[in-house]
Amino acid sequence: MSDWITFALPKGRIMQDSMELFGKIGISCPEMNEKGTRKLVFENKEQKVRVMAVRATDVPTYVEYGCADIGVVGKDTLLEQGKDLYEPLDLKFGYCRLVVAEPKALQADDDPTNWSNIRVATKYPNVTERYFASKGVQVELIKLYGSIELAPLVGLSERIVDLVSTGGTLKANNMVEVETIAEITSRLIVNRASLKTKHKRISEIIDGLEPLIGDDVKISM
Ligand SMILES: Nc1ncnc2c1ncn2[C@@H]1O[C@H](COP(=O)(O)OP(=O)(O)OP(=O)(O)O)[C@@H](O)[C@H]1O
Ligand SMILES: O=P(O)(O)OC[C@H]1O[C@H](OP(=O)(O)OP(=O)(O)O)[C@H](O)[C@@H]1O
Repeated sequence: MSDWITFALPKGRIMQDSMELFGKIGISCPEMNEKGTRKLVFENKEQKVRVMAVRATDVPTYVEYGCADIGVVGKDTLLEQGKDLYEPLDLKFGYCRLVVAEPKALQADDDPTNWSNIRVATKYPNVTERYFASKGVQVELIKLYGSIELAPLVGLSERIVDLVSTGGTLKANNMVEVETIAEITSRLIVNRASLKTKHKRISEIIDGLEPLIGDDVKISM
């Protein structure tokens, strides 16, 4: 049985915060600092640590199948995918909110309590469907993969469900938030089998990280 620990980390905004946090418990991977590298797997042989750089939405899949023992991923992705993963820690970085938003022009005459049938564009169809079902609102979902704020501008949907951090993207596209669905932060996730087979190393990592996680939510820009 391998005594290496493999991490799946998202290539985007969460990567740096994750490596900074792991660095505080002595886990590092200097190979990752090579400028312009196109490598996807990095190793620190002395520490028996491997880091895979993957798409944020693919992190739970690599961890679920055991290709990675540990992952870091936004709660938005976990809510959307609903995979069977152990989620021991809220890492408190990567803060943003999952919201319902609409054009400012629509808001003036709109009352969300009167919605009965609406069309929504989103990267998060499962979360969106559950949210509106719980409110008794019928929703026609349009799945998009990015630039969600474009949808109302071109008449694809009246409303969107998307992440908001600074609010800059909504503002630049003349949109406003109307409801908050969830507050989002990054989470540590662990493969359930690894938790048993590599129990000592994984619990050392979890126990080491836990006291280092600040109460202050870090806003990502
Ligand atoms: N302003 C923000 N916009 C999007 N995600 C944010 C924001 N702030 C924090 N996050 C968190 O960062 C995570 C990853 O975002 P990132 O931009 O790296 O990936 P992505 O490009 O959205 O995903 P993918 O590469 O799978 O399409 C999100 O799932 C969310 O939890
Ligand atoms: O409130 P803000 O700070 O402006 O951030 C919110 C924006 O950031 C994310 O998009 P991302 O940059 O991931 O690009 P995407 O639209 O291609 O998903 C999100 O989907 C919003 O569009």
